[in-house]
Amino acid sequence: MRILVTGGAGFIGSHLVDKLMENEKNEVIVADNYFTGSKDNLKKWIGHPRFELIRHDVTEPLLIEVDQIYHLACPASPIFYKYNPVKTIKTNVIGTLNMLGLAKRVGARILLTSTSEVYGDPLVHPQPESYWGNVNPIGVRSCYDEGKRVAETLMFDYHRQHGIEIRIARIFNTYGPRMNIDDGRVVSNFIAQALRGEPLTVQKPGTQTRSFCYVSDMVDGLIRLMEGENTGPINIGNPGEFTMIELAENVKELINPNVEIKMVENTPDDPRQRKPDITKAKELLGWEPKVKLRDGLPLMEGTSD
Ligand SMILES: NC(=O)c1ccc[n+]([C@@H]2O[C@H](COP(=O)([O-])OP(=O)(O)OC[C@H]3O[C@@H](n4cnc5c(N)ncnc54)[C@H](O)[C@@H]3O)[C@@H](O)[C@H]2O)c1
Ligand SMILES: O=c1ccn([C@@H]2O[C@H](COP(=O)(O)OP(=O)(O)O[C@H]3OC[C@@H](O)[C@H](O)[C@H]3O)[C@@H](O)[C@H]2O)c(=O)[nH]1
Repeated sequence: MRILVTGGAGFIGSHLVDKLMENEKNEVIVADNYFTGSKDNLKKWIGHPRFELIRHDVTEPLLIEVDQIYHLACPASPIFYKYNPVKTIKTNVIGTLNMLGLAKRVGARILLTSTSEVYGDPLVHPQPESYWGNVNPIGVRSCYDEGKRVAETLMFDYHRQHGIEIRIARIFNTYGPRMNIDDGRVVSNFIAQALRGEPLTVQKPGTQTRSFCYVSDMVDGLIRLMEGENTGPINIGNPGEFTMIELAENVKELINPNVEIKMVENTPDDPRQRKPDITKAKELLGWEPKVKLRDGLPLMEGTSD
């Protein structure tokens, strides 16, 4: 099996590559432009006969022969996806179009890593896949959440019109080693702050919730989805729900009991609640997360592997 992983030099992508490389029948090709990813995340595979790394931007077409495509390429941290919003939406729309074109040409199965952000600031809680979402089409997050919504549309149009085999994962907040320490996402921020002895910056009001999935559980879910028979979209995430104040208190207790918790200003359109309904993942993929937040957080500390 020859497998392309776009965005494979990033956080989730590099853990996915590690898992795929464990199977000696797999050849893995990573295409990444290193915007938020790094070769360092893949250093143990560079030079391996079943592994190839290509510097490539998915907004340009890619002509290679593969059997499966895991399409992850896209900045995921709000700081990075808002940095160049036009590029983010091009990556989501033109990038997905290019990867679907590749899938069509070579007859490959393609999996898109969509996001819980397609539900916007959800009015239904927890979120089942049947919920259409509450999304601002003109806000500062739209390049990402509307971009992913168009990417999902493209996936289904190629499926219906050209018979492409598609899989869509709606990923909820994921954390683990190799998150870029300056990535800006809440778990890596709090861990970095706790290790440096700086105050943990809880953005107001602090009662907003998220559900955090450890990366090994995520990778397991993505592979099950790719190998199974269902197109999705399927939510993959950990239903344990925490307010940002609770998350800060957990990090404080587990990593550095001496740090302060400080309330700071928030950014526009921050979703107020988020928790996956994972009934479909359980029934259709036989998947559910194994790692609890309090067990996963200490695994982040000071590690790069
Ligand atoms: N981590 C999460 O909590 C989360 C949640 C929902 C969805 N996702 C999705 O999962 C995927 C991976 O997220 P991550 O957390 O590993 O993020 P990440 O930023 O660590 O990884 C993204 C990778 O894509 C690469 N990339 C970005 N733009 C590209 C382009 N135009 N061409 C080629 N490569 C490009 C980056 O260099 C990086 O290696 C993304 O599609 C993201 O939207 C992640
Ligand atoms: O230092 C911080 C950073 C963030 N936060 C809060 O923590 C919550 C989570 O923020 P993050 O930036 O980690 O991530 P978000 O949940 O907003 O977006 C994420 O959603 C799922 C994926 O698609 C992406 O990885 C990302 O867009 C927000 O409510 C934010 O206000 C803090 O309280 N302090």
